Amino acid sequence: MTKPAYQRVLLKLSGEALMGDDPFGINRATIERMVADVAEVSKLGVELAVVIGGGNIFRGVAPGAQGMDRATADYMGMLATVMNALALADAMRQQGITARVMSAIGIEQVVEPYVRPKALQYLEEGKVVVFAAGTGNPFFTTDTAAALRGSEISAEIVLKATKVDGVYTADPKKDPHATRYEQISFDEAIAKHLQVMDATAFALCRDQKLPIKVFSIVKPGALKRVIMGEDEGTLVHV
Ligand SMILES: Nc1ncnc2c1ncn2[C@@H]1O[C@H](COP(=O)(O)OP(=O)(O)OP(=O)(O)O)[C@@H](O)[C@H]1O
Ligand SMILES: O=c1ccn([C@@H]2O[C@H](COP(=O)(O)O)[C@@H](O)[C@H]2O)c(=O)[nH]1
Repeated sequence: MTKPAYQRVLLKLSGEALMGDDPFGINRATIERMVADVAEVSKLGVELAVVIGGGNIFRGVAPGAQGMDRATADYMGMLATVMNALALADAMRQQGITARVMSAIGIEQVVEPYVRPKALQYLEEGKVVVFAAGTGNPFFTTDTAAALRGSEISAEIVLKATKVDGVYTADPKKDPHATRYEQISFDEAIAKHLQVMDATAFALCRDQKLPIKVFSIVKPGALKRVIMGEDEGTLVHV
């Protein structure tokens, strides 16, 4: 049988994708399907760490946060990712995967704090680690948290699982003429201000020589194809 292309990966799961077709929140069928995809690759023996977004519940830069102190709104956004992480870990438990949630902000009665050696131990034990609360700092995003945690755990790649199937010349949801890159360098993605990930995340991955694969979590089987090194999504490289 063909072996997975990676031994350890950081999977950034879109918070927004958790909504499915609902206007906000967590759609049950959607989270179960996403977790089934995660379970499939976890069972291949790939060490999986997950950073979950929060856009389905709250964004510090959203209209709902208008007029609020930005740092306060961002802490609300981080707490939203904790809720998603809890839901995700519970859905994993229901599908037979052992997961551990680790939070970047102190909330010990709910989840354990992020401690790097402990996270590495869990990964080596074959547990899925779900990193909650982003970087723990306002003015950042969970994409940057994915770049940060991916670097800390020596992941071979950051897999950005989102609602579009790669990096486009422009936002494909707004520009019907946008075309998809098969691969693109970090420098080009930053220079062209491609908004699929924020520039801080791109820059950190570039400096750490940590490639990113952007692909659709909505497309059935896409995560497994990425893990097996098949042609899927867009590779962002040094
Ligand atoms: N050049 C581009 N190529 C691809 N997608 C783009 C581009 N520019 C903007 N986008 C948009 O970026 C979105 C993905 O990034 P975003 O951070 O908004 O969502 P996410 O990471 O999926 O969700 P969350 O932040 O809730 O985890 C895509 O759904 C797409 O509409
Ligand atoms: O390190 C971080 C990560 C996130 N936030 C806030 O949370 C929301 C939701 O995260 P998304 O990456 O947009 O899904 C984000 O808009 C920020 O408000 C943060 O402050 N720091």
